[in-house]
Formats: sequence, C-alpha cells, structure tokens
Amino acid sequence: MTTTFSPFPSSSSSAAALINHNQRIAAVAAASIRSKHNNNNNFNQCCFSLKQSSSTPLHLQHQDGIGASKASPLKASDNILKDAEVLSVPPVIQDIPNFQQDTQTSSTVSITVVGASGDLAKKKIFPALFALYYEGCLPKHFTIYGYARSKMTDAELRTMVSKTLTCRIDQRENCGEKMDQFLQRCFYHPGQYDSQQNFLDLDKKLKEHEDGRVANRLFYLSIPPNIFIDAVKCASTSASAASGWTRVIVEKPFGRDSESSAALTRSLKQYLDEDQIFRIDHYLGKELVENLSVLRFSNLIFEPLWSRQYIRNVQFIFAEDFGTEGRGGYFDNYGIIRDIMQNHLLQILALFAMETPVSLDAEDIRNEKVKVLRSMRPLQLDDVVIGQYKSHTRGGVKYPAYTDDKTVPNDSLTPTFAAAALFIDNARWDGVPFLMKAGKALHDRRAEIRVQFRHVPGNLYNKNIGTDLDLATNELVIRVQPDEAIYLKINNKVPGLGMRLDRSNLNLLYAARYSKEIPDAYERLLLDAIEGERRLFIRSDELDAAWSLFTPVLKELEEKKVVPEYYPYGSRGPVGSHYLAARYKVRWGDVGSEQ
Ligand SMILES: NC(=O)C1=CN([C@@H]2O[C@H](COP(=O)(O)OP(=O)(O)OC[C@H]3O[C@@H](n4cnc5c(N)ncnc54)[C@H](OP(=O)(O)O)[C@@H]3O)[C@@H](O)[C@H]2O)C=CC1
Ligand SMILES: O=C1O[C@H](COP(=O)(O)O)[C@@H](O)[C@H](O)[C@H]1O
Repeated sequence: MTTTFSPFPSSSSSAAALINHNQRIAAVAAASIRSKHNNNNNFNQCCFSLKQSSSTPLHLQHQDGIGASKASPLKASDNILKDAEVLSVPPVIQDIPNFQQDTQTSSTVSITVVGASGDLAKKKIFPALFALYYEGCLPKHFTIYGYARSKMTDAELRTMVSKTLTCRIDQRENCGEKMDQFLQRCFYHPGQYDSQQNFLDLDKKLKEHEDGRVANRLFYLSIPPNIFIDAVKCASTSASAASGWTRVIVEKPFGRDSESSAALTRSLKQYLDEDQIFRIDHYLGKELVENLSVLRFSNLIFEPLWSRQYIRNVQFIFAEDFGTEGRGGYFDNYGIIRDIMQNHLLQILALFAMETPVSLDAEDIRNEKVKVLRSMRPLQLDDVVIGQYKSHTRGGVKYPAYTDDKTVPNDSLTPTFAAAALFIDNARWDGVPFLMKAGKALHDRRAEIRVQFRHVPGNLYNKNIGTDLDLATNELVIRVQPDEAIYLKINNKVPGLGMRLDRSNLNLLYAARYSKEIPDAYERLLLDAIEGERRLFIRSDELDAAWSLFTPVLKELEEKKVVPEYYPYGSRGPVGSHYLAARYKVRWGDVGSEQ
C-alpha cells in the first residue's frame, strides 16, 4: 500500500483522489521500469533527476521507488514529511536518464578534477562526489582522477580527500565503509596544465580503468582562470573520450568584463562545442533557487501576482559575516560586483523574472532567462553604491580591514560591498526596481530574495495599521541560506475583542518540514553534468547578456577611481545603500526587527 501526501482534505476531494490514484499508478510503473533498468547496478536509490530527452516532454522522474512501498502515515501533529511522502509532480516514466541507460551498455564515467590540490576541490568537489556515491547516484563504473602539479601518490590523494569527507547527518549508516569504497575509486595523476604529454599519460591511465567500455569523461576545471585554456586544450586534444562524451565544467570567473569573457568563450570553443561546456554558477544548484520555478509555476496563487501590477520591488540580498580571508589575491582583481552580483544574484533575478518557459527543457529555460537579461537596462553609475570593509575591534577582538590582507594592495579601491538598482524594461516589470545588495564582512550571513507587494488600495484597515503603510504590505521572502525557508508576511488580527493588527508569517521552514538534509549545490550540479542536464549551467549568450549589463559601470568605477564607502567589519554595510533604496521608495527588507 502506498501513502502519498495530499494537499487536499482526506478522501472528500475527487481531485485529490485522482492525483493520488495517478501517482500510485505511476509509482508502480516506475518501480517496474526501474527494476528492469536497475538490474545489476547499485546506483540511483535516491536520486531525483529532471531530465528531458529531445523527443519527450519533461517529467520529474522518481528514481527511487517513491510511493512504491514505504508506508508511513502522516501524523496531524507531525508536520515533517518523510522522504517517501513528499508530494511531487506525478511521475510519468518515459525518459530513463542517460547514465541509467549507460549502465545497461556497460559504459563508464571518468571524472577528472583538474586542480585537485586546491581549495575548491577539497572543500566542495570531492565531498560532493562522495555524497553522490553515498546516495547511489553515481553510475556503477566510475573513476575519479585528481590532476594537479603537486606531487602526490594515489594514497596521498586519498588521505587528503578523506579528511574532507563527511557523512550526512541522517545517513551515517555504513559511512566509513562507503568512504573506503569511494576512496578506492580515487586516483591521482601529477602533471602540468599545459603539457600534452602529461594529459596523454592521464589518458592512458583513464583507458586502463575504462577497460574497453564506452568511456565518458568529465573534466572539472578547478584552477585559476589564467590556465583554463591551457588545460582545456590539453584535455580535449590528448585526453578526450574516444567513444563516449567529453564534458568540461568551467568554474567562474568567466572573464572580468564583456571583452575578456567573449575571448574566453572564443578560446573554449576552439576546443569544445558549446554543449560540452558546463559553466557553473553554484547558486543555481541551491535548493531554494531550484524551487523558485516550482513556487511560481506550480502554485496558482503566485503567478497572477508576479508583475508590476502587484509587486512594488524585488530585493536580492547576499551577505557574508566573514571577509575575503585567504582569497584576497583573487578577489582584488574582481570585487564583489563580479564575484556575486553579475553571476549569482543576476542568475537568480533572471529565474525570478522570466516568462513561463515552453517546457522545463534546458534550452527553453535558458531562452527565457536570456530574454530577461536582454530586456534590462545596463546598470548606471548613479544606481550603484560601493563599500569596502575596514578594521573593527569588538569584544576585545580586532577584525582586519580588507587591505590588511598581504595579497591586497594597501591602496586598493576594490569593493567588498555593493548595492545596485536594476530595471527590466519589459511589459511585466516596467518601473519595478530590482535591488541587489552583496557584501563581505557584514553582521550576518544570508542569501535571500524579498518580494515586496504593493499597498492594498483603499485598505479598510489602514487606521489599524498606523501611518507607515510600507510596513503593512505583504512581503514574500525566499531564504536561500542559511535556515532555508519561504515565508509570507501578512497582516493578521491579534486575537481578542479589540481590532488590532499585527504582522505574522506564513512560514515554511525547511528544517521543520523536511527531515532530509538539503544537498549541497555542487552535488546537484555534478550530477546534472554527468547526466548531460544543462538547465542549471550558463549558456554563452546568457553570459554575454549578463556582462553587457555590468561592464560599462565596472569600467566607469575603475576609470574614475571611485572611492568606496568604508564600513566596519561586522556592520550592516554602507549607509549609502539606504539612500539608494530610498531614491526608489524602497526599504531593505533585511533591516529592522521583523525580518
Ligand atoms: N575556492 C572557492 O571557494 C571558490 C573557487 N572558485 C573558482 O574555482 C577555481 C578553483 O578555485 P580554488 O580551488 O580556490 O583555487 P586555488 O588557488 O586553490 O587553485 C587550485 C589549484 O590550481 C593550482 N594553481 C594555483 N595557482 C596556480 C597558478 N598560478 N598556476 C598554475 N596552477 C596554479 C594549484 O595546484 P598545483 O599547484 O598542485 O598545480 C592549486 O591547488 C577558480 O577558478 C576559482 O575562481 C569559485 C567559487 C568558489
Ligand atoms: O562564488 C562565490 O561564492 C561564495 C559564497 O558561496 P556560498 O555557497 O558559501 O554562499 C563566496 O564566498 C565567494 O566569494 C564567491 O566567489
């Protein structure tokens, strides 16, 4: 018997019954198809995949037998959904993921982490690969190679990687064993990034592991951008897959302005086709960013409000409560606008503001995102405020200034904070300010989207609200991190005989609602790259459009040597950001007691 969570009241709703019935049928079908395809492989016990073949419409696929067997009644008092109960789009099983099919034909995937000795590889890439392995999401035949100039043996790489691996809080079972098994699949090849011979030697080793199977190869460029092209050239000419696909994940920064980004794209395309290039923006892999489209397009209540008619302004806020510690050398050449706004925040904005795509196919979504970006006005200098953190002593602890970093010049004007007002000149968003704010060394860490709705016209309760109508407008907050949540601020009557209103939140706090730990963005993105799912990766025309919005103002800031407003480490950032917001009659939603 199957227990399916339904949003409708028990069996009284025929619509609910129909959905449940369809889900059951689909789940049974899924289980039977899976059992055919899962023979002989141990993977895919709990991975979801959103993948569309070229010929079939897109469906959310359940690859784990959800609903097929586990019965776990939902207690009225227990608001936490068990994995098996999560409501999903009814699964229609028409499209078996590539690598599930691959295992049928005994293909392999070799993943080479180029720059394996580096910070990102240790912090994110190896742990994400292990998490995928742990969850049974990697194909049966896979090999992981670390590649870098540092001298290391396989055993040394394994020791290095093992220090970075953790088990999920809710899945510690057999973790040590799984780690050992995973580490046995990790190898190391030392080499220069511009040496064809070193990559030929890697190719030989990969072939030995591939053992005559159809060989798919994924290269993850986790190296500084100045050596991207050398590595791509060598990997593509000397270590491409002979029989299967070859894909390359490219890390940001994708250039530092329109020209350098276009030059990078041109160089990459000398060696790779666009569909081999996976430009990563890890914010697109974050759970709540993924959920943005679900929220909009699968709930009737939001989409009709999603326009200038009801939305006063939208805010994209990124804050870190630590400085550039350890990355000052990289950061000083880029600054916060390039590091966070031009990519992470702008990508979220595009997803937020796009029209309904024709389907969930990668190209349909990316087409809509490009249209938004191309409808935007290039950012004006007047609409930007920049800041840089300075040293601050609190509680006897001295926090450094940005320029205290040895790798940062003493007279650096590089912004570690920026606020900006952007506009989308299309019918849906004409005149709506889209405000962005991003900063390091601020008082807290957060990433969120805030949607402030218009005032209620002729509000009967205005006199109960007080003079500040702005405070009484509805606000939808999508908190990307930390403590993932979606909440809607509403006005509510305070219980009692009088008529007093207050603001309350309709709150979906993920930790209270879902028991499963949220996967790291890199897990989702690596899995997608292995599956060939491009939806969450940046296409070259998106990148061009994104750069053309920011390049002129970045040039102006540099040419005019605009001095940033200095703010103390651990503060709320420059006051200039409030003046900027006020110019557009906006108040930042993250300020004040009721956030
Ligand atoms: N670290 C992070 O949090 C994030 C990083 N990124 C991006 O990911 C990529 C990798 O970042 P990260 O791991 O921090 O980078 P690192 O500076 O740690 O470099 C990675 C590896 O590249 C090699 N390397 C470093 N500098 C040079 C050089 N000048 N010439 C040749 N090889 C060099 C080193 O390996 P060896 O000496 O062994 O060859 C190093 O271990 C970068 O593009 C970065 O912008 C993106 C988002 C976040
Ligand atoms: O890309 C980057 O992102 C990190 C923040 O990522 P998060 O997932 O930890 O929020 C930021 O610290 C870094 O400067 C930037 O390059």
